[in-house]
Amino acid sequence: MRLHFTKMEGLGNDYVYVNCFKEKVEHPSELAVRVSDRHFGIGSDGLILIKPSEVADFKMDMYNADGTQSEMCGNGIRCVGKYVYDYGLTDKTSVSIETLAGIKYLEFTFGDEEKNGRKTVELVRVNMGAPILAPEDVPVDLPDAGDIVQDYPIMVAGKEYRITCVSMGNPHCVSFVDDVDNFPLEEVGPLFENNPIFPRRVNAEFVELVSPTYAKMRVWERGTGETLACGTGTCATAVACILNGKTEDEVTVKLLGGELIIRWDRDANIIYMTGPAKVVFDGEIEV
Ligand SMILES: N[C@@H](CCC[C@H](N)C(=O)O)C(=O)O
Repeated sequence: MRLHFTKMEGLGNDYVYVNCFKEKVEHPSELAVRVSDRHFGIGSDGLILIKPSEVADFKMDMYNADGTQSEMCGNGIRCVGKYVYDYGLTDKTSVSIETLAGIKYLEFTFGDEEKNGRKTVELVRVNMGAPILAPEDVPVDLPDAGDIVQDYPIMVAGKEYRITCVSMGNPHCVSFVDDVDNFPLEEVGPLFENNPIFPRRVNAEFVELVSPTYAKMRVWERGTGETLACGTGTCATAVACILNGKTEDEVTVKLLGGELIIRWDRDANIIYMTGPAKVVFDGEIEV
């Protein structure tokens, strides 16, 4: 049986997207492992299924490259927004998408490119909801940390890191470092991801502050490894920067794959993420 897919990327964080209004995927975890392989598969950071929803306009199911399911994907949800508009699943210029981390709300900005006689989506702003800080909800197991794990010292591979833990529906651990470009992420990332203080493992972000409105970040993603960008991780980074008094409430974060703008509306307690979404190519594989 042939399965149609679209490979898309948000700042180089690339996933294989399947339109489940037309296609049937029976074993998504196995398919995620297969398509993600960069030598024997399509090559991606994971698999995202676009589905009908009973409570929102659309539903997104997300799987990492190792086949594990995540609650949420920030770069992925922008691509889902672009897909549902550009491929004609909706005429709406703002949509709601159900995820395992709740319903998210997207607004589209259009570029100059056209598909089927109308402009295509270039940028997507996502209302990501409120950051979750209670340690038991991140989850992070540090009984003496208090109400929030903020600037908390832990030892990893003989070095002290001061961590701030935030869930954006999925778990993140943010540490500030002096030189992110030369940070040994391949070595340290897995030690954070699998640290026993994180009962559901963790996505680990390492952040170098540049100014009160600008930071650089590299990420080690749970279930995938280093990626060129992580949307939820960038939101968590902004929250950690703001909570620790390092930046203003709107911050631009430079990732390996490009920049995202994150704003924390403190009055409404809502995080807004704005960034691009792109199609790489359409294809089909035998399943
Ligand atoms: N790249 C994503 C996050 C994907 C899921 C993550 N690896 C997890 O397991 O939580 C993003 O853009 O947010």
